[in-house]
Amino acid sequence: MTDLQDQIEHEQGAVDERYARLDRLRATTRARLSQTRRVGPSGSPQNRSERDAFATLYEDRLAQLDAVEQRLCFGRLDLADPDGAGRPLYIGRIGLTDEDHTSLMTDWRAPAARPFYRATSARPEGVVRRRHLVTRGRSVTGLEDEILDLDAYAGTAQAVGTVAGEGALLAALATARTGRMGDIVATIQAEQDAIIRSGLAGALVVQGGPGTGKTAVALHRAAYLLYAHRSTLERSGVLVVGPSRTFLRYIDQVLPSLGETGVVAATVEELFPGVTVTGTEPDAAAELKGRVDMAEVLARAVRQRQRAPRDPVEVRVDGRRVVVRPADVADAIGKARRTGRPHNLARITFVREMLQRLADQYIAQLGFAVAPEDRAEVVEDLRTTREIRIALNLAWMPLTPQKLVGDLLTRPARLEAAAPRLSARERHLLLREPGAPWTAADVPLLDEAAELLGEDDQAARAQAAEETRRREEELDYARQVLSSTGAGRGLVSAEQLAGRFGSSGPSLTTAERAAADRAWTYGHVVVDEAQELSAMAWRMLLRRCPTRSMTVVGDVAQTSSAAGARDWASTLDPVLRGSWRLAELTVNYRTPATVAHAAQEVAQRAGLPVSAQTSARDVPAALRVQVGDDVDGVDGTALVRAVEESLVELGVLDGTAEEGGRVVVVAAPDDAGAVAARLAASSVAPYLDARGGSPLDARVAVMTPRQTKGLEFDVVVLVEPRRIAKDSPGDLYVAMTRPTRTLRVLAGDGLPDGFPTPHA
Ligand SMILES: Nc1ncnc2c1ncn2[C@@H]1O[C@H](COP(=O)(O)OP(=O)(O)OP(=O)(O)O)[C@@H](O)[C@H]1O
Repeated sequence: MTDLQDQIEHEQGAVDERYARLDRLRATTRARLSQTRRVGPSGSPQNRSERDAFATLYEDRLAQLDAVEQRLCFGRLDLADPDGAGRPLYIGRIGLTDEDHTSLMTDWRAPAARPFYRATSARPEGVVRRRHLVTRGRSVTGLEDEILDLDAYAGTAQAVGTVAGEGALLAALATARTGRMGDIVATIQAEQDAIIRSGLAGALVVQGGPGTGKTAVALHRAAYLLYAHRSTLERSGVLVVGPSRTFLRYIDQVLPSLGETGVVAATVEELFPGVTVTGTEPDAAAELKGRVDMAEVLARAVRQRQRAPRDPVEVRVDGRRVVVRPADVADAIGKARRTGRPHNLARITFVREMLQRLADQYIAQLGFAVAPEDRAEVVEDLRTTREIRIALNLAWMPLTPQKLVGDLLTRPARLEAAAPRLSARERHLLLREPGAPWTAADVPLLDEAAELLGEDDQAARAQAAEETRRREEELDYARQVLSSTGAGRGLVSAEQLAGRFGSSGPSLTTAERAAADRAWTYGHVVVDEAQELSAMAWRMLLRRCPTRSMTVVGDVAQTSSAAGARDWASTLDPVLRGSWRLAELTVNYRTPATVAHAAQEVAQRAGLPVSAQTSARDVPAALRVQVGDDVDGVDGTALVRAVEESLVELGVLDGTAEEGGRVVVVAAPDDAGAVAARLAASSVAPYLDARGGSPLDARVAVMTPRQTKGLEFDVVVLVEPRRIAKDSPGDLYVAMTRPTRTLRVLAGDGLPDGFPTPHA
């Protein structure tokens, strides 16, 4: 038997032991769950609530234990140990201890695991040997050693496997894609790890070219922060913002596989509960709506809803005449504005002030003094008089965000009054038909309006105070339950249990509560593809993150939104007031070097601010370009042939491919429909996403460049790149950098500047 085989066998034993422990934990949790459920629906409401809380927690715990099955244990550190007594440290997805509390496996996020990602031979951090365990299912199939401290290592067993430490990474990069992002926990690189473990406070901006792992790093950082700052973040929640639903679906398995489930994932347009975006609009209109000046436009639109009438309004109440005088209204408006409160809340002051003035008029006519309680009755009579209500509403109408923004965008006079600095052409761009659906760029406007308008929140504030009090009680009670019964020992904390108590059945999780509440403030916000966000969208996000603890990842060369960022400083300085720190990622782990070079060249020629990067690998024949007459348009046979050949190369057509292997055909928005129709009528139709499911699940998808943002595929078939570049060079850069293996280009209309001359 070779040394390598011996070592593999040894590690198999270690890995088996960890899976056995995982299985025992699952069995214990399952047993407790069924025991809890067996208790049945009897008992006091308190007992029922307690039982339901335990049941949901056990369910959550089981889901968490199930999610870490794949590559549970992937690393081992042998530490310099002068006494020779130390045991190696096994690194895995979660921490495991055996029944007598001896550590079996260290969570990858624990400080002790840091050297697995960061130690180098120049700075070994006490590590003699770092070992990557390559596993398939529960079997160890390979090992890879790096010796970091040769002196300490001398005299002990030889290193086995590849010594460079790159095999595990390259194997991960070459794996066929499945339409879902995987985690990178076994192969996080040092520059990525530094970002992942960076402190919680402040905004960390990560700039990096396509494929440098920004999304992966942002998600692993979320998992790390949840681990390192659990008590803070579990209550306030973590929000992950992505560019599209498809993208959020693409990443939705990463955090669960890292043992974290309670994170809210949303697009910006989903962050205003109660509004669904179905409308689209020209880029120029979206760009205008995204400008920070719109905050001022909305503020003015609100002020214009606070207006004294031109003429006095006479009203008869119980036979007496009271007059709503313009001067009184103007005074009351001034007083209400000086409270500095939002419109709907300041309205309370306005109405109170007006009713007092009208009551004075009324009482003056009585000819005698009235007692305070009688005065209150007069005020109430006035308040419920229809004409007075109408007059006061006309002066200061309670408004919803939808009403304010809807009126502003459908009534030319209102828009002109609120936005005098916009040109007539710009205002025309913003106007639309009444009843038109909301667009993505409307959502930050609605959110801004909600802030300016406010809600009569007395009831909400009372409820919040009550919630806090109840939560303290629940926490106390949970502590008592845990200490007196011993239930949930080692599986459930008092915080978790309290979070699940509720007066009627299990209460909502933090994530569920946060997602339903527009005014929720998160403990940390991760923003992916952040370059797309407009100034107004930033204002909206920052409202949800008053601590400014954020991870912002993006690439200013990939911006397609007209309102998006061209450089971080000019976008972020105004909103974060300079208090952000920048980190950069420089290695492209996705795209083969040949393709990455071509994409960078084209992007640079188009004047995009391309970040310097190197590619982790190249792939033979990664770039295949067809130009000229043999490319017979978007609905020709060259297109079908390119897709067919790709499916053959991925082993899909002959059935040798396993789950992985994805092809995307990317065409300009004007061409995508024709491309999809051509493919649907061809031999590759069975592989298309025509059945209404997610495009991520199909072997072959047809997308516009913007739809591919943040995603990746084994093969990209790029149709008429010049037509894509004409709309936006950033879009072409995005499309060219999606493949992990091959970029096929069909260019009947010629190639954009900087494109390498095609190979024969
Ligand atoms: N350390 C790593 N080990 C293994 N795979 C990695 C590593 N870092 C990144 N990758 C892989 O590289 C690919 C690109 O990563 P990711 O999507 O996070 O890049 P990105 O910078 O967000 O790209 P884009 O800007 O194009 O959206 C993914 O498949 C990711 O799993």
